[in-house]
Amino acid sequence: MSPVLYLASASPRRRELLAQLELPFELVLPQVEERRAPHEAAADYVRRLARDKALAGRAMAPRPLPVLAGDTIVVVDGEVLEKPVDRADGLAMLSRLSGRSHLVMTAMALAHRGGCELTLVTTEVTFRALSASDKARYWASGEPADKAGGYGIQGLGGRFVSRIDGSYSAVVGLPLVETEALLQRAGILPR
Ligand SMILES: Cc1cn([C@H]2C[C@H](O)[C@@H](COP(=O)(O)OP(=O)(O)OP(=O)(O)O)O2)c(=O)[nH]c1=O
Repeated sequence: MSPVLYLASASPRRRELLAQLELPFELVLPQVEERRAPHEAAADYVRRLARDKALAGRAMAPRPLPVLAGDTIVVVDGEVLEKPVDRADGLAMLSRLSGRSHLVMTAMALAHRGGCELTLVTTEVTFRALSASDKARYWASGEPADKAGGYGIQGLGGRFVSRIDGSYSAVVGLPLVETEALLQRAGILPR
């Protein structure tokens, strides 16, 4: 089937989630710098990155189709935790998350018809207390390295999650209900 949409993402998780919406899509892989501006609020930052990815994707898309992109960040005490840069950073992130709640923000942007529509989904995730060996073994698994906040709820990190209040698919990287609604509003999916 010919594609109706591009997904501007290198994330296999976003690809798998979008496939659950059952529409034919292809990938574009724009390079967007992810750096928070001083004093930029977390919600503004995640929205800006999603928009930058969608617009950069549209600029390189081979056909004039809508382009969907997303970004996920973890926020604790107003501080943004992105992907850990090394082991020490990864362990420090897990310590920050241990025994308490944090927010996961995922923004999705759809560039189409000369504009860009955005949706932001915030989910509260609670971790049980983590021991030093929980953290060391989890880092050694390799799973945290490419994930915002240094964990994956869909993988080994799921064992740390005692509670989730909001959208599970948003925490993984693409909120299914809100993305479907975005695509419906744009006339890309039937209502
Ligand atoms: C909190 C959490 C994050 N993540 C992932 C989702 C995202 O892929 C990643 C956050 O990084 P992002 O910068 O949002 O995305 P990405 O660089 O992986 O992919 P792209 O920009 O090409 O679309 O962390 C999980 O997989 N599980 C989780 O529980």
